[in-house]
Amino acid sequence: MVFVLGGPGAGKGTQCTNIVKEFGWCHLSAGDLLRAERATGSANAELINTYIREGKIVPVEITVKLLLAAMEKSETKKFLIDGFPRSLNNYEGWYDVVGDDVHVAFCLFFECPEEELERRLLARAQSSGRDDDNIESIRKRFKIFIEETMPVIDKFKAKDQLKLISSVQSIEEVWGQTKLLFKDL
Ligand SMILES: Nc1ncnc2c1ncn2[C@@H]1O[C@H](COP(=O)(O)OP(=O)(O)OP(=O)(O)O)[C@@H](O)[C@H]1O
Ligand SMILES: O=c1ccn([C@@H]2O[C@H](COP(=O)(O)O)[C@@H](O)[C@H]2O)c(=O)[nH]1
Ligand SMILES: [Mg+2]
Repeated sequence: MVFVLGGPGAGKGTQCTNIVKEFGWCHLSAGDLLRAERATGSANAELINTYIREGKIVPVEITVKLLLAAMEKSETKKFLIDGFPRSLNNYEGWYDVVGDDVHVAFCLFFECPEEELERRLLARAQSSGRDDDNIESIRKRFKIFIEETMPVIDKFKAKDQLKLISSVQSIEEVWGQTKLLFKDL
């Protein structure tokens, strides 16, 4: 399994789609799973809705449950977990439940400056239909990324499990570097 992290709009979903096409991995975006759960109108739907709009991190029990359910349904066990763990609390919540049962090859971090992320998200807003692709939510998401997610990236780095790719380059250039990490996995 590979965790895929990066600021909002860094290109996680875009590159995961390429990895699925070329290498047949199973792409699980925690954000997509939460949006799908919200759409079911389940008991957690309203809570998820509020957290996403505010750019806040949904309680880890909910996210881990959704991830594990999606993993069980997959035929391949090569998982790309996109947008998770988003905080040290998420990280601990994952290891409390999953432990070392699932091998983590590395955490892939797409690094990109905030001005470029903001440009991409505002452009994506025209077509994404995402209610957090607006300038107020985007700024909140950036803040949470710096405060909560960067410490997770630092943790993977300290464990020598971090692969960093600059995603300020074109999609093709980022893909050129990304695919090198997967060809022998
Ligand atoms: N390297 C790139 N250069 C320019 N635009 C890009 C690049 N990578 C992705 N994009 C565009 O930026 C937008 C955000 O990309 P994507 O949805 O893959 O990001 P993400 O990291 O999954 O974002 P989020 O965290 O909000 O889910 C999309 O419109 C995508 O087409
Ligand atoms: O592990 C997670 C992943 C996502 N969220 C919430 O969803 C939105 C959107 O996530 P994307 O990765 O941009 O699709 C995020 O801002 C969080 O509110 C989460 O809580 N936990
Ligand atoms: Mg995404």
